[in-house]
Amino acid sequence: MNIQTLPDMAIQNAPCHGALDWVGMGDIALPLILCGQPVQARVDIGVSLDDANTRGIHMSRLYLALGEELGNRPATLPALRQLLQRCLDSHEGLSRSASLVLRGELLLERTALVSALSGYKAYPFEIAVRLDPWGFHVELQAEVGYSSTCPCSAALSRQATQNAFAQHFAKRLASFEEVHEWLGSQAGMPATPHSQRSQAHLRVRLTGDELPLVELLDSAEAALGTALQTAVKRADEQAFAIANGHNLLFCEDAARRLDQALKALPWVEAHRLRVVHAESLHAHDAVACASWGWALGGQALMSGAP
Ligand SMILES: Nc1nc2c(ncn2[C@@H]2O[C@H](COP(=O)(O)OP(=O)(O)OP(=O)(O)O)[C@@H](O)[C@H]2O)c(=O)[nH]1
Repeated sequence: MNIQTLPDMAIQNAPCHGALDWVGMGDIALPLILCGQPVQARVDIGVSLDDANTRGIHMSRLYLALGEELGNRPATLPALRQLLQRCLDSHEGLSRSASLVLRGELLLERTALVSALSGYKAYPFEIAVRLDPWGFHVELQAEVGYSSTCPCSAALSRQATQNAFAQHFAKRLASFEEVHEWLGSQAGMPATPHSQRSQAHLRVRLTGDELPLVELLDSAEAALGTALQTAVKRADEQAFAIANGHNLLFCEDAARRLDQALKALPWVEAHRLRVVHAESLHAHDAVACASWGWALGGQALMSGAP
């Protein structure tokens, strides 16, 4: 059997008619370059099937275009747009919109707070793009890990220290040396506030031709103040403890800070965010969400195959 005699089910009349929002492939493995580094990405790519009578799209055309346009190449916005245009061109008369979601992890080198050490942190990200009759739409999603120390727990711990101090010194006049020594003992810190490893999930709708993922991550970490560390010596750990002591955070505080930080970025058209504090006090999480301009910009881009 040669290519001429192979049956092509895709071009047949559909046994059951109707337009479809999205048809494509999910979770395609693809090596590519992002922000100058190699990334092992997973990609969902598809088109709308607006011709209600045609049975199927041509998946191989999308798959091959993806590999040819992005495989081991820089995933820039012009490259993503060109790929989606190619998907539409290869489905002329069938599809009016094409979209792609690209997921991976970006590794960034982060230096220690005090020592000259550094290490790598993995930042999960997602890039979602869509080309339709209304234009080219881009959303960028990223996750940032940080430490949050409970303000309530800190206040209660301070009160516990006061009570222990009052009990130990029982209203007598103690010398500086005596108090200094007591503060350095375990009795001088009878309670410790609870801290938690926390996550910020950021989704921004972009304007412009750039994919400023590193800038987004840096802005979020700067706003949060106590980003997770990589290489740590004792001097770094003490600096981190002090930074946490000066950066007490309810989940509401973290969400508000990020909301302000994202609004200040000139290339962010809209955002929505969710912070999750994995409480060590509770077996459940403390969660806060914020958004800005999101509803006005229409539907969120499709996050993966429906
Ligand atoms: N449309 C569609 N194709 C599917 C599906 N599952 C698997 N495929 C396969 O995807 C393969 C590639 O499809 P096409 O792009 O139409 O392949 P082709 O007809 O050789 O390529 P063209 O000549 O460019 O149309 C086919 O062998 C289909 O069977 C599905 O659910 N829908």
